[in-house]
Amino acid sequence: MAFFDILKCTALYTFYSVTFFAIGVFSYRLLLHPLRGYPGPFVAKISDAHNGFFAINKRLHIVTREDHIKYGSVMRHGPNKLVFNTVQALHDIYGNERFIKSHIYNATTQTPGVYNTFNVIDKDAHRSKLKIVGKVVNERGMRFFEPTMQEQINIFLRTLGESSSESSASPVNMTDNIRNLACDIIGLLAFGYPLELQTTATNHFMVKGMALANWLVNTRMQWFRIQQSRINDLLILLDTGVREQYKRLLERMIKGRLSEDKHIRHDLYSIASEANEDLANPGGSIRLSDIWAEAAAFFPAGAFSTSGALSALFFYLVRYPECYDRLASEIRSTFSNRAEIKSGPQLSSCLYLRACIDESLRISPPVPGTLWRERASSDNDPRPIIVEGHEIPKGIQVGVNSYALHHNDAYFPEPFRFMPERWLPSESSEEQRKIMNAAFSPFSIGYRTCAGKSMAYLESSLVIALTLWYFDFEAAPGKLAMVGGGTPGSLDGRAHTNEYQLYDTFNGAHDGPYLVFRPREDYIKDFRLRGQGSS
Ligand code: HEM
Repeated sequence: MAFFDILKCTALYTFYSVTFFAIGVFSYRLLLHPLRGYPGPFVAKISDAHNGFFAINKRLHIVTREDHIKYGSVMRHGPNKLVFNTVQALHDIYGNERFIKSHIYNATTQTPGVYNTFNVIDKDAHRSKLKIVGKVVNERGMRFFEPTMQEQINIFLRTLGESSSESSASPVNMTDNIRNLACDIIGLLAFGYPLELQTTATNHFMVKGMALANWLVNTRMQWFRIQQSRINDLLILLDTGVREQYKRLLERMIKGRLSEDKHIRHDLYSIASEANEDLANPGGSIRLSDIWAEAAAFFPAGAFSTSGALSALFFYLVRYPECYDRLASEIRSTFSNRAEIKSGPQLSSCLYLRACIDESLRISPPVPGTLWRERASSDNDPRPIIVEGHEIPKGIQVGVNSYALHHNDAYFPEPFRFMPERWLPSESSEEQRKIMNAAFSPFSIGYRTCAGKSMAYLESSLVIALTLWYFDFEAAPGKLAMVGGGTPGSLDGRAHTNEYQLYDTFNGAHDGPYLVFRPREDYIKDFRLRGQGSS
């Protein structure tokens, strides 16, 4: 037999084998699988390629909502995945400790076997990690860290001041400025390291690199087969350059921190070291690699989410001038000078500010996707696990999509309208607020809820209150004013012009809004422009 005949024969044999195998698998998934009776998109029933494809084009949150409208509040969104769109399911899933994070979170580890609080699956390991991280970012931790956060916000305000001049103001892309601020804050919280993204361009590559990494990681999570295949090696090539640069930067941060006294400042390293020294602490053998894995995870978890929340809120404030006016008036009448704008009873009394933050987190949740959970393979409890009346067998992943739930009009009437007043006791009935509070889940709920929630609220409140204290602002003129919103007539689910658009990469990516700033009198008094000395 000639060489080419053998080759042809092998190719045909492989083709038929693969085709028969695929037909076998797809038929099983359609006809015999335990989830065969559930409605859902045809491709999703036979392959994770459905979610993988929409993760690649960053629209999975929108498609999930649209699919719920077509298929109902429980649907099959992958061969082994059920996604729900009700409050009952939210609490049945995330409130039940027998559900653990799905194995797909393994796609987010940088080094095999080294986990952080976000991606660790084992419950005991999670508990000991959370003990440490919790101390860094909880309310008490924030009392130590707030002065550092305030210093960084001052730099942010100065940058806004420099963008404005009496005659003409240059438009500021809030996504860039806020992301730089949020990363600078996290660099100091995690490593005590001044990244100085707000003032110099040297480390800007890390923001781009992390955005790319978020997208790749989310694609691997949603289409886990990629993670297990050779395609993954090709994907890794895409971000190798930036990854190397980022690794070197992390090494610099770590070396710098190790050369200092452990307790020189309140950051992750000092708190983890303290826990290590505490012999009574059962988690007292924390490896250095664990601490740095934790610190590195703070950037996507802490900086990218907070930047999404704040960029969205600036967008809604200029799109809804009546809300802007009401919030500006609340801030300017609550405080009598800049020094009063800090955590405490005065800031907490700004109910409209909190309502604006929550309403923005509702319409544009910074983590807009489905947070997959499953039964642990070691769960031998004979009692069934029920989600809204559906028994969930082992091997099935379940979840609720926060974007879809936050736009479910059974819980939030007029879901695409920014209406902070819906959260105010004086303007919305107790019954309606009870319904909304049960469905509101931008930080998720239950034992794996966001560890940095207090920090997120503090940072968001300070940034918005201080910006309104020092500036008036509005949308940039011309076409720039459109950046961030939907496009009328768009057929890809992005037609809502007044909705801040998120691009689902686990932490939603985003752009804009472009704003112009006019300093108020206090700005001129409190800040001297750089070059004339700092305030
Ligand atoms: C508006 C801002 C934020 C939002 C919307 C947000 C949202 C979330 C969500 C939805 C989760 C659950 C993820 C999952 O189940 O896979 C989470 C977890 C987490 N977040 Fe945040 N987050 C924000 C800010 C922060 C900040 C500032 C930090 C502090 C560094 C932080 C640290 C964490 C950590 C460590 C976890 C893992 C917690 C665990 O599994 O026990 N987050 N966050």
